[in-house]
Amino acid sequence: MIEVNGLVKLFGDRKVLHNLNFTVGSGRICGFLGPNGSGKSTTMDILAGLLGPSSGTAKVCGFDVVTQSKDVKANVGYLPDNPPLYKEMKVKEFVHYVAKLRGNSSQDRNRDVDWVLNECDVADVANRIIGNLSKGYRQRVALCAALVHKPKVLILDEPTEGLDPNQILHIRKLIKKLSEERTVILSSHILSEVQATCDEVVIINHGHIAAKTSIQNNVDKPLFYLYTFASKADNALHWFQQRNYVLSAKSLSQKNNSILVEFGKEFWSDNSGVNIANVTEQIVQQNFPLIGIEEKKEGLEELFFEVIRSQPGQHQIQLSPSGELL
Ligand SMILES: Nc1ncnc2c1ncn2[C@@H]1O[C@H](COP(=O)(O)OP(=O)(O)OP(=O)(O)O)[C@@H](O)[C@H]1O
Repeated sequence: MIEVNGLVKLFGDRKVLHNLNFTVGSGRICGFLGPNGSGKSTTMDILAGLLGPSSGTAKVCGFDVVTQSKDVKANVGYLPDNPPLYKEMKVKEFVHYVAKLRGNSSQDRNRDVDWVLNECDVADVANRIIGNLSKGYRQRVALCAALVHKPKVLILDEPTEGLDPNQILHIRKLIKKLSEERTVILSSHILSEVQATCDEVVIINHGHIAAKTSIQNNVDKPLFYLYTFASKADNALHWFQQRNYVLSAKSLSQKNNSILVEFGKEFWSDNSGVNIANVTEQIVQQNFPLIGIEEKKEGLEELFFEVIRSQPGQHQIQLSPSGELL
């Protein structure tokens, strides 16, 4: 649905996007993460057909953003960083106006406007002046404007920026609902937001892609188990160190009788013959006085800081070799 190949953007002689490559499959929600100034909005502007790349290609729904920008715009709904709203207009009047500009046919326009007002939960304020609405409502009106022509792809630049937790939850649910029939790419600084909303994530740092991963398949998996024993755990430590599916096992000096065990990738595969259930059974058979197992997950936050700390362009973590995203 979205295909980016070797995308480069220069502003004057300053290169702000360096050879970006990624794809987002149909019906997926892709989070676009990165520090301030890393190039998220520039990439989104290019994908929306509003800004030309310096080299490389980007296609949306099979249409090239440069040579077929009209088709791209017809298939894309874009919610920019600061969405343009006519604050003195009433909500319904404004969305109607956008529908006309977008070319919705005159016989469908009323129906399309009513549909989008309901879809974005703003029907109750249809006759209110936009400038008098709360920020959360204004953001949903802006979403109406991005959606009224029924695009197949939604591009949302920081859709929850500046909203309170309640409004964030509302927009998050709305994005999930909208994604049932669309491909969505959204940028955000809020890592928990991306983890809760997206299927996959692209992390961009200084204009370079630093990581791409599928969230459900990779980021959420437990990486470590912390085993706690009732008495000295030296023989248990030795036992874990002998297992070929254990990457590392060490005593934790700050936690008495605890061992941190990190498992290899094969531990998680269905056909490796090892899993948490039979490992626990084996430990019990060893008569180690095991009193607790705690799961440690690697979250998006750890991944984000790991890649952001590394040198731009030097390091790319690609956790999804099966490649839905790539
Ligand atoms: N029109 C422009 N002319 C010159 N430089 C620009 C222009 N637009 C963006 N830039 C620069 O390109 C770089 C990437 O900016 P961009 O807005 O894409 O980053 P971002 O990741 O969206 O940042 P933020 O999270 O702060 O919104 C920044 O250094 C910015 O100053």
